[in-house]
Amino acid sequence: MLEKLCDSLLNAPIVRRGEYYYFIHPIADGVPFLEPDLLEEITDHIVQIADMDVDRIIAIEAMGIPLATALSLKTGIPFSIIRKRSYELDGEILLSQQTGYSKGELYINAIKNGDRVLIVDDVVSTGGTLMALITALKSMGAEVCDTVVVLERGEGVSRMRDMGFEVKTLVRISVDENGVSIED
Ligand SMILES: O=P(O)(O)OC[C@H]1O[C@H](OP(=O)(O)OP(=O)(O)O)[C@H](O)[C@@H]1O
Ligand SMILES: Nc1nc2[nH]cnc2c(=O)[nH]1
Repeated sequence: MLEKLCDSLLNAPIVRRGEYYYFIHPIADGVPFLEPDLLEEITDHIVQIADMDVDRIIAIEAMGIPLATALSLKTGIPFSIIRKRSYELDGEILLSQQTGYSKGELYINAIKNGDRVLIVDDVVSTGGTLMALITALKSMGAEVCDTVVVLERGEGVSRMRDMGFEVKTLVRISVDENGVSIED
């Protein structure tokens, strides 16, 4: 199961971002290139495990976008992108994003009270991005039916679960200067 994804992880290059060992992988960076077979394997799996009875798929810029696009084509469910820049539309919600290596701002548009949403993203590490997003969506009245992330590294997901946030992940990895390892 998820053979293409697991195989592809073993060759992922590592670069330092400050103290953080950042892996580079097609699904998390679009670099060097994303094979359709790999995207298909991953999104077929997401359709199997996620609650797809939703009004909207929510993707975080940038690398939630290919996942949401493929899921949308498979299911006919529209998607919204949480953008890293403002559109200054009425009702736009700003949230702060903090990862293990960066800080920034995210902007939510066009989610209304009662919308049933599925969040998809490529990687969860500290969980900072997802916790901020889920909290903001709930405060806007959205029902976060499910959250699915392809790759889990670090302690973020267990921290999230301790704090009452639910998240499904496809593969758990660890990363050091030598590369990516797949956890059981
Ligand atoms: O669990 P966290 O520590 O919050 O990290 C996870 C976030 O980091 C990456 O986003 P990044 O801002 O690097 O965006 P990208 O998709 O543009 O690479 C990833 O896509 C997640 O959104
Ligand atoms: N590509 C990539 N995205 C990330 N998002 C959070 N951590 C990482 C990482 O190590 N690599």
